[in-house]
Parts: sequence; C-alpha cells; structure tokens
Amino acid sequence: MPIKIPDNLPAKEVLTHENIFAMDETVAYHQDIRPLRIVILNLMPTKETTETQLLRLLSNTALQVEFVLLHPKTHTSKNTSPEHLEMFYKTFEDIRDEKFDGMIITGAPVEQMEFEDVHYWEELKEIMDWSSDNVTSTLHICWASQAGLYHHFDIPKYSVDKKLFGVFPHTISEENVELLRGFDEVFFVPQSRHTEVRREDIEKDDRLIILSESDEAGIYIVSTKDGKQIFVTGHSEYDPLTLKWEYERDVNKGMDVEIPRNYYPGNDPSKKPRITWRAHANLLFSNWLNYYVYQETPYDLNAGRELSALSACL
Ligand SMILES: CC(=O)SCCNC(=O)CCNC(=O)[C@H](O)C(C)(C)COP(=O)(O)OP(=O)(O)OC[C@H]1O[C@@H](n2cnc3c(N)ncnc32)[C@H](O)[C@@H]1OP(=O)(O)O
Ligand SMILES: N[C@@H](CCO)C(=O)O
Repeated sequence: MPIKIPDNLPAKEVLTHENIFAMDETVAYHQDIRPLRIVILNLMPTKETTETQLLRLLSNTALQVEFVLLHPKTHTSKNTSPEHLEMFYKTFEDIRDEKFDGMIITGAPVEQMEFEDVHYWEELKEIMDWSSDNVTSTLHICWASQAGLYHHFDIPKYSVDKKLFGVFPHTISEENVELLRGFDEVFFVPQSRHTEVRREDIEKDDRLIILSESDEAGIYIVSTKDGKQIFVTGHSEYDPLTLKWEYERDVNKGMDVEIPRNYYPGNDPSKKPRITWRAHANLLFSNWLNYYVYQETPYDLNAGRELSALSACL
C-alpha cells in the first residue's frame, strides 16, 4: 500500500524503481481513511540512505503513511548538505505542538561517547520526553535504543570487547507478542556496534520486557509493557550492501576490523553477500505499524487518547 513521498526526495526515485507503491498527494487526499502520521528523527550522518531504508519498510503495509523528517537543531551535520535539510527536514520546534501516531528515532555513530557528550543530547532528551505524551508508539533503533533506555529507564550501555559486526541468529524471548507475530523461531539481524545493553539491568525494571535476543549478539528488542516505547538494538533496515560498505570503509582507513560474520558466503569478502534478514525486517516494521500504531492510535489525534481507536472508526 502507498506511502506519500515528496516528488523530489531522492528516496522516491530509488523506491519507484523498486516498484514500491508511492501515492501522490492529490490521490491520497481523495481516500477516506486517515493516513498515519509518522515522525522520523534522523540522527544518521548518511541521512539520504537511511531515509530510503526506512521508507522502504514503512511502505510495505496496507496502511497509508505520511511522514515528517526531523534533524536535531543543536547539531551541525557534517555529512548532509544544508540544502537537503532545508528542503526536506523540520526541527523539533516546528512540530512540538503536533501529535503523531508513530515516531522512529534512528541510530547514530556516537555510541562510544558518553550520552552527555553528544551535541544534541539535551535536545534529544526533550524530544524523547515529548514523545511519551504526543506519540502513540516510538521505535528507537540502535544507538537511539540505548539512548532511550538510558534516558527513560536509567539503563546503562557497556562497551563490547570487539565490534559486534555481522548478521547474527536471534530468537524470541517472549511468546505471543504482536511485534514478533509471524517471526521464525530463529531469524537473522544485522548488528554493527561497539556497545550493548544487558539483560540483568533490563530485568530489574518491571516496566520493560525483553522480546528478543541472540546468544552471540545479546539483547535485540526491548519493549515497555504498554508497547508505547520499543527499543531495537540491531539494524534490520540495513540494505544488502551496508555492512560491506562499512567493512570496506574501515579497511580503507587501515583499521583492524574483522570480516562481518555470517555475511559473505565462505566468509570471503570478494563474494556477493548473502541476504538473510529482509523478510524479518519487513515483518518487524509492518507489525509495529499495524499493532502498535494503527490499532492503538485515536482517530482524532488531537482529541485525546481515550477516544475510540482509529481502527474502530473505519
Ligand atoms: C550504533 C549505531 O547506532 S550504528 C548507526 C550509525 N552508523 C552509521 O552512521 C554508519 C554510516 N556512517 C559512517 O560510515 C560515518 O559516520 C561517516 C563515513 C558518514 C562519517 O565518518 P567520519 O566523518 O569519519 O566520522 P565522524 O566521527 O567525524 O562523524 C560521524 C558523525 O558523528 C557526528 N558526531 C561526532 N561527534 C559528535 C558529537 N559529540 N555529538 C554529536 N554528533 C557527533 C558527526 O558530526 C557525524 O555526523 P553528522 O554527519 O550527522 O554531522
Ligand atoms: N554501524 C556503525 C557503528 C558505529 O557506531 C558503523 O560501522 O559505522
């Protein structure tokens, strides 16, 4: 089903070539159903790549989605042009009086710093506090999952001995959870990080549930019991060649980096990587959109959460 994408956003051309169903605004406004409003706080330096990755996954459901892209006002981006930000992005100030059905906060390559040393930490804390009252469900990815668990629940992150880098088998830790509906018993997820959160810290807080983890890669998904906040430590949204690109980038920098695990056939970087996580990535995002956003959000976002759910009005 359709996702509404501005005509000149670079993601549109890529996704159109992939036969993704994108709808223009005039057609969208003639449909009776209300589009879901999703705000994406994009903290990645490679913003255009991340836009495409997330929109690809958000477009794969029966729901109409419109989105707002946010970047932190208190950080000057080195890798994304001011023109791109000016044309497609808003800042928190622009939307703080609005309500949204869903929010995604992306990863960022700042995981080896203390949270407090990140330029936009104060702004991010304010946005995360705002999301608790103004967004039906918020999905935090990779570094944002650590930032959210730390800010909302005081859960620390720890450095790992060597970069967790590759595609790892993960399992379900909690049965009958809508977010994992349709998942296989074992499924694969790209991980690419130097830090982790730990089971023993999360278990101490009875507002949180661990939904999925991995023997090799540790905690994967944590949720609040009400599903309003979801923390995903891996990168299911990564493109087929993202890990290859990160690997080659680091090799070219002369860094002592290991070959991403379970990625190249025969562990041979000259071979084409094998993609084993795409189905689960699509299911994760469509389950989130359907069960945590669409089914839970009020039809009239501004009238209060107690009003009947959107699904009941359709
Ligand atoms: C754990 C996770 O969440 S993984 C997700 C993050 N993964 C990725 O971003 C993968 C793709 N990124 C990359 O490969 C690299 O970051 C590159 C190639 C784009 C840039 O590399 P470099 O310029 O060598 O790295 P550098 O350390 O200078 O900057 C990386 C980013 O961190 C930012 N940064 C550095 N210090 C700080 C700080 N104190 N506070 C906030 N941001 C900071 C930089 O500004 C830059 O982001 P920007 O483009 O949005 O401004
Ligand atoms: N995925 C990131 C990890 C660093 O935060 C990278 O390799 O760029």
